[in-house]
Amino acid sequence: MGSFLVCYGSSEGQTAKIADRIAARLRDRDHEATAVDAGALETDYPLGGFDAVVVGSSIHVGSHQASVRSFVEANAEALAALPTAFFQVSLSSVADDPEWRAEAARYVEEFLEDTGFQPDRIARFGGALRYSKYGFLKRLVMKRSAREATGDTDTSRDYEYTDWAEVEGFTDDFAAFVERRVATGSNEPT
Ligand SMILES: Cc1cc2nc3c(=O)[nH]c(=O)nc-3n(C[C@H](O)[C@H](O)[C@H](O)COP(=O)(O)O)c2cc1C
Repeated sequence: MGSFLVCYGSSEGQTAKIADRIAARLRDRDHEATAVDAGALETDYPLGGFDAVVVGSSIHVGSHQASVRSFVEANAEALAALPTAFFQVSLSSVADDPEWRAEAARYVEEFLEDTGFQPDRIARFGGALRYSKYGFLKRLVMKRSAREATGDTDTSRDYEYTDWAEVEGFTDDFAAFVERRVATGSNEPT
């Protein structure tokens, strides 16, 4: 079956956890899949051996992970020639408020516009609040954001909002897309 690279950037580990789940789900479908931290990759990491690439990044202070941006920009040509998927992880995707949700959509749009990356599949996942991992100031800032976004302000515990069924659905959809392309030898998006 196919060989997938799942390349991610993560500060407190939620995007890494999602990337691991995606890679495991792909392996369940008999593909080869490895989740790799974009920050640990050489910029000229060869993508030639892969049949497809999944790129994932969390949002911090309105920006995607710099390592993911560098990876996408440095490998623009190779990524354009392969089936690709992109997932974003943020708090803005969790909130009920349509304005927060619109912000999550805008982060994706701006990233794709800035980098020229044109993934075949896109997902916006809810992230986590890891109060236990934040220092004093970050905890204060995130408590304030959380008050507006989710109302989860109890800093004595962590909150995870990722919908794992959604992550698996996204993975299955992209895997099926790649499998169809490999089967038909087609380069056309469907
Ligand atoms: C310092 C900080 C800033 C954040 N800024 C934003 C933001 O601007 N917009 C947003 O939607 N989520 C924001 N978040 C929420 C993160 O995207 C969320 O916690 C996510 O799960 C982090 O994923 P990671 O652990 O893979 O880095 C922020 C989180 C932290 C800790």
